Amino acid sequence: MSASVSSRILLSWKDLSVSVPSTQGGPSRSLLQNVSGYAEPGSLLAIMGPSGCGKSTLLNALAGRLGSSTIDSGEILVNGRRQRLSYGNAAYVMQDDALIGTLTTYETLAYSAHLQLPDTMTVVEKEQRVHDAIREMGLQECANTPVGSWYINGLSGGQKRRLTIAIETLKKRELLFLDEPTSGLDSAAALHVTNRLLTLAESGRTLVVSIHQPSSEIFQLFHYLCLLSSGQTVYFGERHKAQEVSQSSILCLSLRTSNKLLNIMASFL
Ligand SMILES: Nc1ncnc2c1ncn2[C@@H]1O[C@H](COP(=O)(O)OP(=O)(O)OP(=O)(O)O)[C@@H](O)[C@H]1O
Repeated sequence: MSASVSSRILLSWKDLSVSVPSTQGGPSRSLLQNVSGYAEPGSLLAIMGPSGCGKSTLLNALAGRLGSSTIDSGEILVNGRRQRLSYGNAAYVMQDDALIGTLTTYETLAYSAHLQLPDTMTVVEKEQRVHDAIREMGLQECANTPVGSWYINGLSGGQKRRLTIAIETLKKRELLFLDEPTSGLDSAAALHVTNRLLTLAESGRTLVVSIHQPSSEIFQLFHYLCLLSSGQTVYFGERHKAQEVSQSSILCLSLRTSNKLLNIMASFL
């Protein structure tokens, strides 16, 4: 593994619960219940489960991005210390690509580097970050292609998604959260994006992604899985060990998991 990332991050969380208070005096609504887990440096953790199970809520809770309308409890530890993350000390990649159609890949990154990186960095150092981001996300071939819009031919959906992720790597954050990084992409583009995420993880970063229904090829790339159902953890651990979950365990889990989740599990195990 390369040592390009300075201080590696072990993120752990214990008994994390999130709820929304009732607006009419009734009981509060629970979104996450006593969820625990960890994300190691050099690894790619996928938060999976059916729609509405709490994937984005968990991702946002870990990233310190929960809205003020929610109440949360539990511990989040960064390298063993209790700490709340907020935008600034971790990178967060949203589902939507907010790019300027007339700028090329290179110009987009150079412009972002100029805006994001501190004035204490030299132009040469900033330029190096842009080249690192292009290389890490495999964007060399489209470095001079415009992003594109309805009237300009430009990047493919997968290239746009990799560019969006590349922008968030410019600051070389050790911890990256990605909300549904493959949504809206065809299977080849989704696999390409996930392979690049694996490369980022293997450089020493800690990556946490929420993902709805990955293909089995993408599933095989995850190091760790956090499977949620109705706001509860039904599996947390190494991906390859999920394959050791016995049929009887699956039957036990079925008491509290939706059929949809079981179907998802069954398609990978
Ligand atoms: N601030 C909030 N107030 C009220 N309900 C919320 C809030 N945030 C999330 N929810 C509800 O909590 C549940 C879990 O939402 P969440 O977005 O975490 O699910 P998800 O697994 O990411 O779903 P999807 O795959 O469809 O994006 C949903 O029923 C959602 O409507």
